[in-house]
Amino acid sequence: MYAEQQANLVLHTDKYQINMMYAHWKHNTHNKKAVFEAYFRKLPFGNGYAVSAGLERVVRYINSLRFDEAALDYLREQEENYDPAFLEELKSFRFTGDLYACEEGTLVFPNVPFLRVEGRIFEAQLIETAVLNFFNFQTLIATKAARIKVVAPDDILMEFGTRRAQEADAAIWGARAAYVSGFHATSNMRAGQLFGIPTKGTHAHAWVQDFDSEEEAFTRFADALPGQSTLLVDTYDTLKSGVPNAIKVAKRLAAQGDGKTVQAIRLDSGDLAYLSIEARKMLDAAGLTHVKIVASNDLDEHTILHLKAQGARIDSWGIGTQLITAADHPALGGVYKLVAKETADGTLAPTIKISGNPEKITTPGLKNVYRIISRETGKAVGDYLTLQSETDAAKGEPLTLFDPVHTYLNKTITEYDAVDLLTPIYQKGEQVYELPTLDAIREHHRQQIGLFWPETLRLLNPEPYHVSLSKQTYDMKMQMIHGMKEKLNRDLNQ
Ligand SMILES: Nc1ncnc2c1ncn2[C@@H]1O[C@H](COP(=O)(O)OP(=O)(O)OP(=O)(O)O)[C@@H](O)[C@H]1O
Ligand SMILES: O=P(O)(O)OC[C@H]1O[C@H](OP(=O)(O)OP(=O)(O)O)[C@H](O)[C@@H]1O
Ligand SMILES: O=C(O)c1cccnc1
Repeated sequence: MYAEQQANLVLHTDKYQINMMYAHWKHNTHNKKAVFEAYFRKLPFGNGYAVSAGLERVVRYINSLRFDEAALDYLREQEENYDPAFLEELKSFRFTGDLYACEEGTLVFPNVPFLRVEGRIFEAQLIETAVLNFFNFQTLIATKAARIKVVAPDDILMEFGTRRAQEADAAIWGARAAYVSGFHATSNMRAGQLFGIPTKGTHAHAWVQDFDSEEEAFTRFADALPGQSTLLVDTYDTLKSGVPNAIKVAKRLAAQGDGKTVQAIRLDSGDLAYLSIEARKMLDAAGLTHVKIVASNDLDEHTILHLKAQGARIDSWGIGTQLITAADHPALGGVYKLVAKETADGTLAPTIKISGNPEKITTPGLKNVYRIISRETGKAVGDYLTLQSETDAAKGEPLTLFDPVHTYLNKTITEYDAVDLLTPIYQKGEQVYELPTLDAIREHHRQQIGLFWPETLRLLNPEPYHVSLSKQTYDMKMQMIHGMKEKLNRDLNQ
């Protein structure tokens, strides 16, 4: 369903990628092999984890990568330096590399690669921008949604953000990301159609304003959608008019005895704790214990937590702006870094990027990423990055996990399972991964949450999760940093 509707995204990249592809082609280095890793350095919202999302879109994007005539015409027109033979080369462009990624819904942590690309530099370079665009946004929204789920684990969560979203793509992929993290429905019908997310909807104030009386508005709406109506009760006066009118209509329908009564009322302004408590009392006193209360109005995890602390009687939450725009942390800073490159003898050599900011120094080498699960507790102990030449984790040998900054903080673990976090998605350009259903992804996410201690999952000041480098990886990184510094000094003194 989605594939037919997708535009050609081959030019959804930064010009510098095409420039680098061109310069590689010009110097005949475009077939050199390169390894890139994608990861982020800082968690959003002060959260203790992020929820990986974006892989499905990456797969659809990679499968559709073709430089069609329109794209080639545009490149020809845009840059006079591009040789016609380069554009000719682009005609047969396909992704022919290997790609590994965390499955959607997996909990991911700073400095742990969530994706690795091994392939021709020509291809690996092109996809950087789109891959980061998809992962950064969807992971951000999935993480925000997960925070909301923490404060309302047993309530119905509805994503209402489309009208406030950063345009149409953000609305639908954001709705999908929220569903991955345990939301139950979206108001966006296209997201429902494309991804199979359940859809839900109430009505707007305009519906009520359109009638001479609120009661008539409620009656007409409830008649039109028997058993499915949620009545918005705050257009005039919530407790004096809206709730009493909703009660009249709901009682009338309930008396018909066919079970098709009013489903809920919605509160969209005022003190949501007070109003929900009072509305609940009124509904219960009228024998309408089955009529639920929905709330909306610029909600986020903080407001919901406070409302719950005040004893709010809200069963279902409609959440728009704060979720879909990730208002308090509007971007995830995922990066895509070269970690190994092909040398003259055809082998892969690690490469490093040094920075004045130690956090920005990359970790070189072709690596495996393991999640270490204690057999005793069934919980994740930490993530462990090893060079691919190392086999200790895969063989279950004793592992020493140490903090790469404070190396004296370490522990050795013996009884564990090492789960390889990066699943093969493409091998030599062939998709080898079958995209799971959205419900399977949601279930995978639910299981992932179960692997972590409450200290990691809590909203406020979570305990940092341990991410370790193997000793060999750490030693190689340090050697390369020192080697690079010595070389710089030598060059400066020449
Ligand atoms: N009891 C409460 N405790 C904490 N926050 C609340 C409570 N009730 C409502 N809120 C939140 O406070 C904010 C109120 O914003 P605002 O003043 O715009 O709402 P309003 O009174 O409904 O006005 P409007 O009619 O313009 O929406 C919203 O984010 C709402 O979710
Ligand atoms: O507050 P958010 O979390 O962003 O949720 C979406 C909001 O969008 C609607 O308001 P809007 O004023 O646009 O339309 P309405 O006339 O239906 O209230 C709805 O009533 C929510 O308040
Ligand atoms: O169904 C609703 O109540 C709804 C949907 C989108 C935005 N605001 C409200």
